[in-house]
Amino acid sequence: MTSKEKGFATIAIHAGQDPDQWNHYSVVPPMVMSTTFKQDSPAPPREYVYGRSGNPTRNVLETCLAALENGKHAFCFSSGLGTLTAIAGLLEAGDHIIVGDDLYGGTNRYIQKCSSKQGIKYTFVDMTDVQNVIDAIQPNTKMVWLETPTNPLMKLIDLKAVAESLKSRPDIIIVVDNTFLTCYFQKPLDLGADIVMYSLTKYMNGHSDIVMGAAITRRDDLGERLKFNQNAMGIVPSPFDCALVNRSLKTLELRMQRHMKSGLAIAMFLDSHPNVEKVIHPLLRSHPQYELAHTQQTGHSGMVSFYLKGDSKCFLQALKVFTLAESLGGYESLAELPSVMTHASVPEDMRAKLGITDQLIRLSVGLETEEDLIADLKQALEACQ
Ligand SMILES: C=C(NCc1c(COP(=O)(O)O)cnc(C)c1O)C(=O)O
Repeated sequence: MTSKEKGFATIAIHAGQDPDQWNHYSVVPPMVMSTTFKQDSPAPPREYVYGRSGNPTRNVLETCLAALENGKHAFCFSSGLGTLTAIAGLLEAGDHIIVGDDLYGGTNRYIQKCSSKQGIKYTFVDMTDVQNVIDAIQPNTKMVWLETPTNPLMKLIDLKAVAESLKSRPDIIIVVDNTFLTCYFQKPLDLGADIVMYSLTKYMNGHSDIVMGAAITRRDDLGERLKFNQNAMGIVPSPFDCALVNRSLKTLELRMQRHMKSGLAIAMFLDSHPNVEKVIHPLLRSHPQYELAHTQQTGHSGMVSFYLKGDSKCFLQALKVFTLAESLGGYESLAELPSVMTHASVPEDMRAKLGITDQLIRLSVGLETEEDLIADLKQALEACQ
């Protein structure tokens, strides 16, 4: 069953869930907590041997994720950054990676403070101009890593153009972090990516009650190496968390539709408010890549960023329905100040060059009643002129 054969919601509900897989035929996949599995002889091993190497509940989730992505192989890890660690483990000392200049602060920190210590060289570039990617290619370049839309500035990267620009270098692995949109609004593998990765912590789980990540690919060679890293590095999630994410995928379509509706309504409200300098949302005509948003994506999530004219600390502390907190993609609406919260680890000169200032607010618009969310923003804007 792939998304070419069935609708998105049907795949999310049925792919990997076949009750015939187990002899008790439970319709809801069982949560297998066992860390070890009985063998009928010392060798060869049965399908499952040890929890880190494979788990039936994790396999159900990985099968569902691969189907939703039009992928072939999916691997779950203990967090989004754990997924980054496993993917970076495909590189060797002396390799070079081209990285989008605007991305999650923790990803920036890993590239600058962790993988660099293992001899991985890096170049940050503004990938909204694909020529910058081409100009950054070196003989030892082995990976391109990007988000689109980017966190928190919502820059869009033309994935087909990036893939086309790298056609002459099939040795370069293109990795797309699709956390902000999920496979419901964007399918990077269909657009030329070799690996799509997620912080499942966010929209894919959508309930702010697990930390997890995933990588999905169509390539057997990368699949084999990612599976090896998943086991050898030991960065695996618990069966309990896998069961929670598998449950959440069943409502992903409904949740993303609601996040988009409320997020766009809030972006339009903010766009008309006198205390707001500028709103960044890919579906607003003012977005510099508005056209690309309508060809590369089939919608946008609840992520909205904007520059406030007034006191940002006052505004954030005046909110009553939005919660001042890091993370995104849950049913609860969150608001944060990237400059000192999620992107505090981005070097100050990079933040300044990107425009991640103390006036930039990032919202994750949740599933609350839209009118309540707009009223909350309105009262906070007026309380902090
Ligand atoms: C916690 C936040 N981001 C985590 C994140 C990560 C890291 O995922 P973790 O599950 O938090 O390890 C990767 N990619 C993107 C685009 C992300 O936004 C945040 O932006 O509030």
